[in-house]
Amino acid sequence: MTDAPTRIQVAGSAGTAPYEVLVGRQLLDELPGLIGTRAQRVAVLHPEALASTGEAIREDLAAQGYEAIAIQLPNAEESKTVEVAAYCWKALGQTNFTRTDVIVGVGGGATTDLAGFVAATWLRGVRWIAVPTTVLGMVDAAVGGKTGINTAEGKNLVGAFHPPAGVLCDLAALESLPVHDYVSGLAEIIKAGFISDPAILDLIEADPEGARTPEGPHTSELIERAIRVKAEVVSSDLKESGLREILNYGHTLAHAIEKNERYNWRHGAAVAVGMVFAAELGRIAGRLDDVTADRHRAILTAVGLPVTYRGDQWPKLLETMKVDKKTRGDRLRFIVLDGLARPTVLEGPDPAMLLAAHAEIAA
Ligand SMILES: NC(=O)c1ccc[n+]([C@@H]2O[C@H](COP(=O)([O-])OP(=O)(O)OC[C@H]3O[C@@H](n4cnc5c(N)ncnc54)[C@H](O)[C@@H]3O)[C@@H](O)[C@H]2O)c1
Ligand SMILES: O=C(O)C(=O)C[C@@H](O)[C@H](O)[C@H](O)COP(=O)(O)O
Ligand SMILES: [Zn+2]
Repeated sequence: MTDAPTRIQVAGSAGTAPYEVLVGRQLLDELPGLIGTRAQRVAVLHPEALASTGEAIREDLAAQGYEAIAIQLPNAEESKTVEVAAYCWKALGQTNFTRTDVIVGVGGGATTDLAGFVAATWLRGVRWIAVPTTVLGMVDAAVGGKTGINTAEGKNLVGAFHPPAGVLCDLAALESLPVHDYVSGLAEIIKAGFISDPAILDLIEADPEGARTPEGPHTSELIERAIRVKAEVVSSDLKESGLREILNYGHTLAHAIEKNERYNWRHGAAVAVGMVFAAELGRIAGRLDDVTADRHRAILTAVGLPVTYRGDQWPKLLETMKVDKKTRGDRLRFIVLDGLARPTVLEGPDPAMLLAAHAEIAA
């Protein structure tokens, strides 16, 4: 017998409906209940790497009477393009997909970002369900309704806030995840530790090797703690008018690194470097104590995440950071820590401060 899943509530915000994030095993039985009885057609969007999973879900839904189609997407960041979105819009149009029909996104964060974006834009918004299959997708990307794609100018520059009707985190999916993708997800878990829940950091520091595998002793606790941090924040500020910005800790530099690497770096790896940069910025600004700043480099290194980046790229990174969504006019804004679990905004830091923080991560 399988244990009952953990259910984490996300409150409705900005006029949207509440929903649940389920964490456990064998959760696909929950899918028809979330799809509901009004839907006739269901589109299952999945990456190439999960072709057999996507097809199995499609077959299961077809057996339950839905007209189910599968739409295969490229793996990883290659799926977050307007061309791939247009390919999905065409498939939906050709199957007469209506406003009562439902999209299911099965995959990592790139897949759920794209699937959610297609759901947000098709007929100006249809219901969608997220089935995240990576650590990062479970603890962060699938929760909170930020959907989107990249453009030539940068990461996630086009998108919509469109929360899912439910999120199913089946821990069994993590067994096939390559280790570097598993570890990439730890960056967002560690982020949740630094901005809100330091018990996460204690658990990982006590057994960093165990944290690197789905068989580790604290896997479900780490995943659930990080989801709770995210759920609490997005429950009160879906549209990022204030508090939600704390979830962007480390991301100002991370997104610039990802673009500079033509998205060949995993998001979590870039976030790891970005958090060390943000910690140094906080320290240089006189806000963060040395112990907490140094803790960033230590814990990220212990789980095998990078903490440095090519030093010769700074002018390009600085230019890309100007289109970060937190920037207002010409003023760059960074999330920094005033102390452990005390995130705040640093507005328009002096360029010399940025350069000094950069020197600490430059390889
Ligand atoms: N919307 C949000 O709030 C939010 C939050 C955090 C991150 N993100 C986005 O999420 C993306 C990163 O997500 P990610 O780290 O999950 O990477 P990903 O979606 O690129 O997945 C990594 C790789 O693993 C494959 N894969 C997925 N599940 C698998 C499984 N169970 N077994 C084997 N292979 C599997 C994918 O096909 C891909 O090749 C970025 O685009 C990032 O910007 C969004
Ligand atoms: O949910 C949020 O808000 C976040 O900032 C979470 C981040 O981990 C995530 O990478 C998000 O996609 C970044 O959003 P963006 O608005 O900076 O593109
Ligand atoms: Zn992120």
